[in-house]
Amino acid sequence: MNSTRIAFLKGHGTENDFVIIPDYEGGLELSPAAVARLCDRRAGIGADGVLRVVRSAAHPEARAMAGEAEWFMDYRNSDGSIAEMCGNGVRVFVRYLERAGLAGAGDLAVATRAGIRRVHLGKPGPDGAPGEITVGMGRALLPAGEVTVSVGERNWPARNVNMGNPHAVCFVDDLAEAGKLLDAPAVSPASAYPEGVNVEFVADRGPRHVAMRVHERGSGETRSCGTGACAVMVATARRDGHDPARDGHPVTYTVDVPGGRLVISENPDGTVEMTAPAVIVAEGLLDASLLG
Ligand SMILES: N[C@@H](CCC[C@H](N)C(=O)O)C(=O)O
Repeated sequence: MNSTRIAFLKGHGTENDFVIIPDYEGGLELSPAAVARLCDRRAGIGADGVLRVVRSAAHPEARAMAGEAEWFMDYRNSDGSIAEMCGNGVRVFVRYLERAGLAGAGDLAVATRAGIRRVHLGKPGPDGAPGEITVGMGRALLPAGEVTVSVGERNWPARNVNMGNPHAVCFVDDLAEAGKLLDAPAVSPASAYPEGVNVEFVADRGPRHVAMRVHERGSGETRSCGTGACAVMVATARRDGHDPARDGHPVTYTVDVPGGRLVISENPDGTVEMTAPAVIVAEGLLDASLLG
């Protein structure tokens, strides 16, 4: 039996929670089964996903970005699957870098499978409150074509939005309409999402203010999704007649999730920026046998 201990931390962004594994030189074997064990809320540590912290230069998928971004966010969903991007994850990742003394207040770049994400890390407040983190989430792509989301007998038209990862955004009168969301909603045509999809349900709360629930690909219903909130912001802005590229000025929405609140803007150049909390809540050692 392997009794080696491996350092980990636990953190969350608006209650989208992650196990963080510092593995700077990329030496750790992190199989899909090991990720699923780590994320198991009864037999493991429990999380919606894993953030492995690896030097870009040490990871084959990130090496080409190493000149611009020292650190690669190797994100995995709780079922062990790989995703291109995780918006809440980027903020928690940067909070980890700050805590580890690897980043300070100011601008930095993080390598992800969806490319480089530029982040602004605010200074801590005078009371020691953590500084705000704003992430440049890149541009939303809005593939053409009708998409339908179904749960049981209910169907909703949805907007296809890609934030580096795939989303189907549908508008509802009441967030409870989607039911318990124990299973992934059906999305058709399946050809719109060959790699699977994250599904968001959105209800209006006021002018430029919405609330959402999300069923995440590879993780089930979670209490927040940063890329999902950005997809929701852009889909809602278009529904409301806002298009910063055409209007020449940015538009900002507040997006409430079960785990908190995100503030998201779209700029005239099409880039999307997300600001929301990120905290580290625990640090410890795990038994390497959990990784198999
Ligand atoms: N929770 C994340 C998204 C994580 C990836 C997603 N489940 C996928 O498979 O695309 C976020 O905050 O963006």
